[in-house]
Amino acid sequence: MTTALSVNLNKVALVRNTRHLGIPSVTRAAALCLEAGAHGITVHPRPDARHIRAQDVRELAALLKDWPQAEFNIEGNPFHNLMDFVRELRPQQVTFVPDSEGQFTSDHGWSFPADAGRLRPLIDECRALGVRVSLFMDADPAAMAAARAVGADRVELYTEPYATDWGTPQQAAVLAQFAAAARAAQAAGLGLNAGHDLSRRNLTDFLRAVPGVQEVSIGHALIADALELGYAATVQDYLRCIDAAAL
Ligand SMILES: CC(=O)[C@@H](O)[C@H](O)COP(=O)(O)O
Ligand SMILES: NCC(=O)COP(=O)(O)O
Repeated sequence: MTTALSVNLNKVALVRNTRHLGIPSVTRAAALCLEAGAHGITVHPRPDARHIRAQDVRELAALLKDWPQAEFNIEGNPFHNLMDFVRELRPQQVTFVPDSEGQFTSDHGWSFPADAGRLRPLIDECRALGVRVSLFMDADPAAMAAARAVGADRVELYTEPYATDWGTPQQAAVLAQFAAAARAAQAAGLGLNAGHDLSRRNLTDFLRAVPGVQEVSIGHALIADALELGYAATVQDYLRCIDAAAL
């Protein structure tokens, strides 16, 4: 099993929104990344539309119809605007993220049992629509059974704590924590995604240490790299980082 690369295009939209010129194009970025071998596209249409807007989501859904092997992953808080996109567009995957409306960026996962009751009906609705549900989670092995019990198909491990400790004496310990969370998720019958602050520098070490990661969604660092290298060369470099983990 190889790990799928889903490119998050939030930051392309962020730059686009600073002028009324429509460039850089979010859909062109998606097409170039997919042509270069990316396995999917991720967006996080926040309620304040600071970057990805509703029109972007609709245009990407239309584009991805030409890429039947690729997956569309829409992230967001299901108690804000996310469910409207799920009902209208039925992406292959939705990732529930417990962000508040004005939050600077995603910085934590769901809490169980506190969030279970209100999440369950929305998870049930997504699955009835044929949409895979992933829950954004901290790397806590003890929380994985509860994530499965509420009906999630997968969890996405929030990897900022790993990225922060990468290259420090704490790297081995934080990777052990993520590996334990991964094994607990798999033991509970969950699929496994990962994301936030992953980069060309830290991706291979993560995938070597954490078993069975099915998808990484990467945006900020990848788009920063693409400003230097271009989308195609950057995507191919990230795919090499994924392949290197299997060597
Ligand atoms: C959930 C997560 O970690 C990211 O996918 C999120 O999309 C980052 O949001 P910003 O790009 O707005 O920082
Ligand atoms: N779910 C993580 C994601 O989509 C992108 O996060 P980042 O690479 O922008 O930190």
